[in-house]
Amino acid sequence: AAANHIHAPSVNVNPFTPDTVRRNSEQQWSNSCRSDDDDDYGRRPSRLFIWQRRAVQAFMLSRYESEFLELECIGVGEFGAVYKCVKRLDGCLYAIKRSRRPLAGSANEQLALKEVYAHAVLGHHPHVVRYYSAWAEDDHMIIQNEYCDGGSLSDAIIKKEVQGELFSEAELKDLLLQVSMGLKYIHSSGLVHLDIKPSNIFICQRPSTSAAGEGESEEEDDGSTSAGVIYKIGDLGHVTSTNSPQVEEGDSRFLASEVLHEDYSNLPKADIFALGLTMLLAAGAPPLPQNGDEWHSLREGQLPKLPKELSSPFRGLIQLLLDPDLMKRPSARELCKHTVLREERTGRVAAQLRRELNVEKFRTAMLEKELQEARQAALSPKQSLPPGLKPPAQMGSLPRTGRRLVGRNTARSMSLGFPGYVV
Ligand SMILES: Nc1ncnc2c1ncn2[C@@H]1O[C@H](COP(=O)(O)OP(=O)(O)OP(=O)(O)O)[C@@H](O)[C@H]1O
Ligand SMILES: [Mg+2]
Repeated sequence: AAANHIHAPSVNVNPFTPDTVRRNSEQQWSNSCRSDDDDDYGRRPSRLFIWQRRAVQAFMLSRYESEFLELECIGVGEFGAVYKCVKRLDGCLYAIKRSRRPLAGSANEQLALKEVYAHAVLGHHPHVVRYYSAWAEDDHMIIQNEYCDGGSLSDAIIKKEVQGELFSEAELKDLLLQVSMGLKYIHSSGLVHLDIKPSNIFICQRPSTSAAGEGESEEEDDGSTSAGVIYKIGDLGHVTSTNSPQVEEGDSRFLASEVLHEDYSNLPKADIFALGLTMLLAAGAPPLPQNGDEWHSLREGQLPKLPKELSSPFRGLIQLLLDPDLMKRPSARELCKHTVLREERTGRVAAQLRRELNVEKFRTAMLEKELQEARQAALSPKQSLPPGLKPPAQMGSLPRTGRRLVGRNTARSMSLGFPGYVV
């Protein structure tokens, strides 16, 4: 309503966002929130400042209301509610988390601050939900994070279940590798997450427009976008430092036994344990127990039955993540290099090299044949050439030597030069 009085756009349109995103987003807010000054929509962003300043003055709007347009509530949790919002100034989507209860003096204040401290220290990583800003308002903590358009892993698991489908083993390995990369980053910053579980792992279906500049830049950590989705660790409300931990136990279903017994000597391995249980759920295991005999047997290394058996190396790896002896659980760093998780990639590279090798062998055989024929012709110059055999100089059908044969060019030269040659 405010926008109508002031005759200025209430949201800018970011010209750098991909068209599809812009169109989708525009549709979502166009009905309810577009100003009546449509001609000027997005063309004169400076007017937004006027709108914002006047709105704040005239209507006592909060920073949240004046800077963001709330589109929908996307989640409710222990901490509070999460809203999908457009930032009026940049036109991009964000997930904004607002604490449920007033904070001052409460234990929740510390929890809310933990999340902000952790985000601020962590900086950017492709497998950690990105943080933009935080502030307090009416005694509530508000945190502005990257919006993940694929929801949480928990949502994805439920969706698969409803559709009667399962993640393939390759997808599960990709998930484990990506989350391990995020954990490796958190752990190498001297922090532990302590609340790893499917509802705290978020999915981006495509590169997020509100996360420009982000990329799979670390050479060791590349290739994770090949499967199409990017997994990111979020909800840093339980993060603490490895060396002087202040442990606020996370979800008991994912709690490692040593943490229950207040052994905080190797907390990164508690994250690994929770990741192991997360993997079981993603592989279709039944819901995890909160306590009782079943809870204990999981911590004694007894895995539940899965709807579809995993290959034995992969199952072995998950078993290792859940090992009662935390020293036997691999670190996040080790997981990132693990052959079971890297084999998909290694396999692709090997197949490519095999193809290149076969092309080279074929080429060598052709040249040897050519050479032999040329020798024969030289030894008996009077003998006429057999029909169909052209003199060597005209053998234009041979592939050019010295042509680059690596990567994508191989496939091209093969399909041009030797159709049907089996590699
Ligand atoms: N960045 C985001 N992008 C998309 N959805 C999000 C994002 N952050 C949170 N959500 C949604 O909000 C829900 C709760 O968010 P979050 O885990 O951060 O809060 P919480 O209050 O600690 O929740 P819980 O107690 O379930 O852990 C998530 O499960 C997810 O559905
Ligand atoms: Mg959560």
